[in-house]
Amino acid sequence: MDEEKGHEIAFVQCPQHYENFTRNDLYGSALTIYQQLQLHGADSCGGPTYIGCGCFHRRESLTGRKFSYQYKNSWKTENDQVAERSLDELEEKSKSLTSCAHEETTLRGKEMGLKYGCAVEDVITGFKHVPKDGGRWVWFGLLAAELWFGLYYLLTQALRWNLVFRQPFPDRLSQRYEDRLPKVDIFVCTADPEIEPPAMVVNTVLSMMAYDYPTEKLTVYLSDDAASEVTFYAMLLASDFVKHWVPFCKRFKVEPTSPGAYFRQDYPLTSDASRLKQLGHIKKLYEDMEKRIQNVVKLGQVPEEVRSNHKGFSQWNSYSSLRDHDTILQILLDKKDPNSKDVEGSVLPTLVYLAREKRPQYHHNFKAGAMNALIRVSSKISNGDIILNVDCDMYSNNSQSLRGALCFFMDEEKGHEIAFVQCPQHYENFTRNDLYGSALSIYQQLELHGADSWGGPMYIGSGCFHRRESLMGRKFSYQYKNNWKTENEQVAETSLDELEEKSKALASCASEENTLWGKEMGLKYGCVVEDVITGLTMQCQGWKSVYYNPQRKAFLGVAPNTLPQTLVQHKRWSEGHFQIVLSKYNSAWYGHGRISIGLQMGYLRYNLWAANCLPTLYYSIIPSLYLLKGISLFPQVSSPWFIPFTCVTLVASVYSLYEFLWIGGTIKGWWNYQRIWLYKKSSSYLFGFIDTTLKQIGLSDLSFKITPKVVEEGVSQRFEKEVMEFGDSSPMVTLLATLAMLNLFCFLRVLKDAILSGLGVIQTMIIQVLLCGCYVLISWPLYEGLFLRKDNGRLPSSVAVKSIALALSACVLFIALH
Ligand SMILES: O=c1ccn([C@@H]2O[C@H](COP(=O)(O)OP(=O)(O)O[C@H]3O[C@H](CO)[C@@H](O)[C@H](O)[C@H]3O)[C@@H](O)[C@H]2O)c(=O)[nH]1
Ligand SMILES: [Mn+2]
Repeated sequence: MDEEKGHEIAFVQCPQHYENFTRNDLYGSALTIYQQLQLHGADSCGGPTYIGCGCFHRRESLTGRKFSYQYKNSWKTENDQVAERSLDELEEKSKSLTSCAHEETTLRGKEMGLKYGCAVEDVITGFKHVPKDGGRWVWFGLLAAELWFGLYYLLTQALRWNLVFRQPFPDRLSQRYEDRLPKVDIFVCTADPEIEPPAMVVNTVLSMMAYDYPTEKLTVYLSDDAASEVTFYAMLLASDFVKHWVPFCKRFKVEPTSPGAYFRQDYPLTSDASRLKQLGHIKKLYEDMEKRIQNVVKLGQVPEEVRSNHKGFSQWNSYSSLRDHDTILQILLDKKDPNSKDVEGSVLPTLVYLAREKRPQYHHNFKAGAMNALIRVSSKISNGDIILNVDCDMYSNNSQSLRGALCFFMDEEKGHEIAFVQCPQHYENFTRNDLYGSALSIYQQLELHGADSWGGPMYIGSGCFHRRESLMGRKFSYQYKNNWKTENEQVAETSLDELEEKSKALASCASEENTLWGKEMGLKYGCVVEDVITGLTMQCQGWKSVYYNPQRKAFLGVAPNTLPQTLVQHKRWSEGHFQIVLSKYNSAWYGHGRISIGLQMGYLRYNLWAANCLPTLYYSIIPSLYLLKGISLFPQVSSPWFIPFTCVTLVASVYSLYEFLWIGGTIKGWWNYQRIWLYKKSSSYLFGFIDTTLKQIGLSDLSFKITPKVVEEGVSQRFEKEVMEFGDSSPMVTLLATLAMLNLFCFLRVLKDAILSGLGVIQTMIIQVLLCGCYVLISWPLYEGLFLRKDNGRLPSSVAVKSIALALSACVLFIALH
């Protein structure tokens, strides 16, 4: 009878207490937890369940009347009906109401009175009476998603707090230290000659050999996880060509030092006849080498007459399969070998080919395994104090960058604190508006500079110079000093063959058994972003790192050039990062007290990539579906909340646009970046999230899908034109197509409503309509790929059928069930 709220109440439930109650309630029959606690809790969310006896009902609600806000208590206080009738008559009449037939073809048991067909008829009946204020729980979901985005936004701010830009002075380095420069070992990793063409690999190797650095202090290692004879053959040819290439580079200060890239670009024309002649000569040599490599690649194997010409090939005699072979190691060029001089008689950098041993019973640990084998093998052969690691596509584009990086390591004051110097990963196949966001500009031009102010950037794989000691697991201490060998002492005594044999043993599977490799030494195993987790532990051990982003880009590689490739790469990354969150290396606690709080946040910003998938999916599906029902989930234009809501969204978007333009992007590039960020969040990260979770409970194995570095003809044309390449019907792309269709349906439906019944519909749900409209707008390339395009890069029609069917069923089901 409460004047304000009483009319809303269908029933008042009292607890059911029992007389036969013993102190310790042997059978739990007092139901204390339910009655003294949970039902009170239920009361705060719309009221307790109806639990049978001890319940006061409003007759009207019990007979099935629905609640409406117009409803008012209006109770009879006199017994009007009964007054006139005789008692007997009344008895008869009432009797008939309990007959079986009376309920036939009525709604009793369905919409009226207590429900039939359920053993807890009381609970089901009660459920009906909770007022249905549309979308309350859904709204909570949105709130949760918004809270997440807000929190995540805070994490991203850590990397924008203070940007550090560094500028080394390599000339001063050579003035002070030229004869005390440390030895440098360069590790190039390759793993699949199909998607990492040998011609590209040797170009990278050649570019590294031509660094402006004392050649006798340089050793280049190629780790070939495919143990491919073709790649070995290419290396053999390169070890010949380099004899011409290095002196040519040094004489004419060639940039970039990758011959392939050098001849591809418009190199400066010269009137110098001798130079022109040499240029023609070296170009011919290069093309010759390239042709020979291509021929063997086409053949798929090395011709017998070539094989018999070099002893190295004999190592393949015992080869049985990709996952089952001996170590193959060949020192192709070495300072002590008189044949290893260049055409002018100068010493060349040492060049080593390595395919570590693989056995089915040993996990090879992907790139981390390759790197650790290289660390061990190189310790025997050259033992350089500085190690540079690049992916096989990342050629050196700046022959000074090695000296630049050394400036940091050799700095008298701070140099000894530095574990690694990371350079950005730039890409050669870059288009103006960066359709796939593959330039990673925001990370590389902004956030990593931000990380540098907090103790240094993450180790992100390719293009990173390491201190060998920190990579080997040494902890930083304040007593530590740089103390570098400048001469090759070890090798002096042994013969080359002996050295090869000894080093081989270090690349065997057994050499890691019962050691700390992969745990405390070298790169960490068990995580697909081995680089990030390794860098994090180094920083937690007290080391600093440096972000070195020289004006002339230090390295250039090949970025993914189709949508599925991009999504797969990001799936791997998000998966690896999420593994870190779930491991003991989670920077929130592992980093606590070891690295600065800004860096902790910075790591979490990446580590939590995958966690964005659920709120994003929620936000891209639910508000749009509710459009179908006409239920508004966001503040109305007239609501005071409308202003902060739109302001936050606008300011965040405008700021991110400003940021993007500031680092040299275009408006269209920003729009593309928003799209790819949305797509990554709703597909790559979701799949990464699921896979990591499955791995965690042991249902799935670690896998490392190598990013393809070749581009087919048609694909590359579309890439240049910035036309999105969908190519295949991967589940990730199908998911994106389904989301796009779903939003399109919802949007069209609202449009239809607006046309038929006026703009009022849109007005009450303006934010929702805009959200859905933006989704449709940003998904435009998907609709084109589904329906408008004819080229090979479009979406297969099977995806169109699937996505339409899925999206339609979702809409229909939603309308039917709600
Ligand atoms: O079993 C393997 C798998 C990969 N690789 C090599 O590892 C490198 C990285 O693979 P890629 O597919 O090119 O990775 P990206 O997508 O470019 O990934 C980035 O992120 C990776 C971590 O996910 C780092 O390992 C990379 O260095 C970094 O460039 C390549 O040179 C591969 O040849 C191996 O040597 N052995
Ligand atoms: Mn790569």
